[in-house]
Amino acid sequence: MLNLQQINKIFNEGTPDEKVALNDINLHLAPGDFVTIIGSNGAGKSTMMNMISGALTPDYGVVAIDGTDVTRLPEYKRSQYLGRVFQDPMAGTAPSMTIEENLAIAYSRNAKRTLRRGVGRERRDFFRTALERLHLNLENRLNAKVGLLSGGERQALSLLMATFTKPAILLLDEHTAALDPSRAELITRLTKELVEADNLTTLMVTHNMQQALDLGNRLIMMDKGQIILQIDEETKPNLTIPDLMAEFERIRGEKMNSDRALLG
Ligand SMILES: Nc1ncnc2c1ncn2[C@@H]1O[C@H](COP(=O)(O)OP(=O)(O)OP(=O)(O)O)[C@@H](O)[C@H]1O
Repeated sequence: MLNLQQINKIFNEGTPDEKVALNDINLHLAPGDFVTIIGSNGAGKSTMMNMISGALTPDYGVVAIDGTDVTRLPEYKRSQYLGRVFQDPMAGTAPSMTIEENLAIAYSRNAKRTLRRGVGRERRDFFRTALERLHLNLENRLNAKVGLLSGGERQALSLLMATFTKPAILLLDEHTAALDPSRAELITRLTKELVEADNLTTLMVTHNMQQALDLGNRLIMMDKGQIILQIDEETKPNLTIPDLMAEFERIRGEKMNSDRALLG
């Protein structure tokens, strides 16, 4: 479903600010895989997500989605394959537009042809049914401006907009990190429900190790532009935070030093 082959990215090459952000990244996701990604600050997590979304192009390597080479496909064309939720709850939705208008934009951007034909009442019913899955009563507030929603409600809506058209790949970029604990828990629960309901192929970056262990069937750890550890679905259910810390120490010969990575 997703293939990253020998992805390399160097920023400011040949200057004193040269930074190897990704160093030979190879990753394969089968349909329905849900991979959580952890790693210290500057490990290359966001750069890797941006390579998949098309916001960045690799210096070398191939990005393939669903068997199609999309390495040179611009971001706006690649969006048909992708749903993405960012850390900032304000980033995924338009505040001056209503819930229905926001859903309509996401729907027309990503929905398959058969869905797109639905208009008027039929489409509104589809939106209502989708919103009911959030259990936030938003299905009765279709005409409310999104700017009036709380951060948690807004992030739930962003999550729904990123998933309800069943994208080939769902990218979650620390999407609970800016929320208070109870709202983060709500979004974590919804993520689990929505991803499982449609068996979505998902990549989730998180600094919360417990969340990385609780969600998904696989886990990867990144450091200094490399994937240094891949945990498969047989091993992941029994894994603990001390195991992950010990693995890092074994591989790198030093203690993990990111305080944020210990949260949770
Ligand atoms: N546009 C850019 N120009 C120059 N350097 C960059 C750019 N984007 C990222 N980098 C550098 O590349 C490295 C990887 O950054 P990236 O943002 O991918 O890390 P990350 O794992 O997402 O970190 P964090 O957890 O702190 O968000 C860092 O050293 C960063 O400073």
